[in-house]
Amino acid sequence: MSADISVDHVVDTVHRLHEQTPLVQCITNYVSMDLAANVLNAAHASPAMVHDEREAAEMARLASAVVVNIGTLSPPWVTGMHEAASVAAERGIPWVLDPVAVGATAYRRETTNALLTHRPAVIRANASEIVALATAQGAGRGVDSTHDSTAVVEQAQALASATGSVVVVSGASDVVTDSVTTVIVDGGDPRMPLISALGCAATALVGGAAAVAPTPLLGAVAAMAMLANAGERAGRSAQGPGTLRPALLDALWAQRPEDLRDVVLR
Ligand SMILES: Nc1ncnc2c1ncn2[C@@H]1O[C@H](COP(=O)(O)OP(=O)(O)O)[C@@H](O)[C@H]1O
Ligand SMILES: Cc1ncsc1CCOP(=O)(O)O
Ligand SMILES: [Mg+2]
Repeated sequence: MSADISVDHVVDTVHRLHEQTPLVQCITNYVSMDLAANVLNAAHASPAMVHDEREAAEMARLASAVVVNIGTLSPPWVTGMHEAASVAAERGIPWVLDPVAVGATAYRRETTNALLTHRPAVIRANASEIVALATAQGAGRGVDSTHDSTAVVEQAQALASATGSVVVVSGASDVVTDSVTTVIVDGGDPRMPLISALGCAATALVGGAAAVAPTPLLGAVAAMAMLANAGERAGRSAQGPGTLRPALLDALWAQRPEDLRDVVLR
């Protein structure tokens, strides 16, 4: 475990999340809106799925964190993304980028590069998306990863160094790095990647935890630890991804800050 981030810090961050119930503005894709909102609610945060260019900036002035996800993007949405990210950067609140399937199309690559100019506090992606960002080449199978998170640690660190963002690579083990400190969060359930949009929901939860944590690095570790712990608990009763999904929401809602002491950080 990194000396900079301990389980005590994670427990404290979950306490803060429960106490502060931060308002998290999510500009996220059609697939993920429901699950991301419910994951935030279960984790005691307050979601608002507000993306239109006529109101995205105004909402970002009220929010404690902004989440931008390019999963089902189109030009009017991209305008709203820029407006919200720019207000977040101006106000000094964390904003989190999820570059869904960034290796798949030129439009996704161009949009992601343009959004990166607003300097996200955190980039949360799967391993193939990190490879695509680090190498500027296509990688992955659409929205799904074909790489292991622990095989791309150096690329994640290089991306964190180049962007100034904390980088989270999700997978069987989640890698969280600011390029100087790297923390690996183990746990979860192997059926979690079969729940569509759980990665997007993880990104939303990173936004919620980053809103209350002293640093984006700690917020990102805490969010991934919450999901790993809840996923593992939910997996004990689930019969497949269908029953894992509601069980995961229930486990997140029932999660006490002290439960995070079970999570393995290295
Ligand atoms: N093999 C696995 N075992 C346990 N947890 C996993 C596994 N793969 C992914 N997860 C968890 O599932 C969630 C979604 O991650 P992932 O599937 O990598 O994102 P995405 O949907 O963006 O590809 C994260 O909380 C991650 O830790
Ligand atoms: C299937 C799909 N297609 C466009 S966005 C999306 C959801 C992807 O969600 P996740 O990356 O969390 O699996
Ligand atoms: Mg994803």
